[in-house]
Amino acid sequence: MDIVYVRGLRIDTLIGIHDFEREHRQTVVLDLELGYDIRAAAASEDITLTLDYQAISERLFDFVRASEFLLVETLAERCAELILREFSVPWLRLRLSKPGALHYADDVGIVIERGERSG
Ligand SMILES: Nc1nc2c(c(=O)[nH]1)N=C([C@H](O)[C@@H](O)CO)CN2
Repeated sequence: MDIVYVRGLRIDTLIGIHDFEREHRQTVVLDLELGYDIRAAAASEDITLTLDYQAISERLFDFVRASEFLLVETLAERCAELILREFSVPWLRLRLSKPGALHYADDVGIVIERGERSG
C-alpha cells in the first residue's frame, strides 16, 4: 500500500479542558499518512483515481476550525472518522499536535492509526 501524506496542516480552533481555552483559539497541527494504491492514478494522470490531498486538507480545515472539543483525542478521532468515511481511505495514521499547550514543552499531542493496512 502506498501513502499519500499531508505534513504540518495548521488550523486554529477551540480546544482544551481549561476555562481560558474555551475563549481563546489555539493552533493545532495535523500530520496525515493515508494508505492508497496510487498506481492507477500514475498510469492515467487521473486525479479521481488517487487521494486529492488538497481536497482532504480543505475539508479538514473547515471541520477543525468549526470544532470546539475538549480533548485532542476527540478531535483526532473525529478527523480520522471523517477521512475514512468521506474519502474511502482504507488506513491512516494521524498525528494531532497542540504546540502551544504547555509553555514548558515544545509540543504535545496524539498519534492514532485507524483502518486496515494491507500490502
Ligand atoms: N491526554 C490529554 N491530556 C491533556 C489534554 C488533552 O487534550 N489530552 N488537554 C489538556 C489541556 O487542555 C492542555 O492542553 C492545556 O493546558 C491537558 N492534558
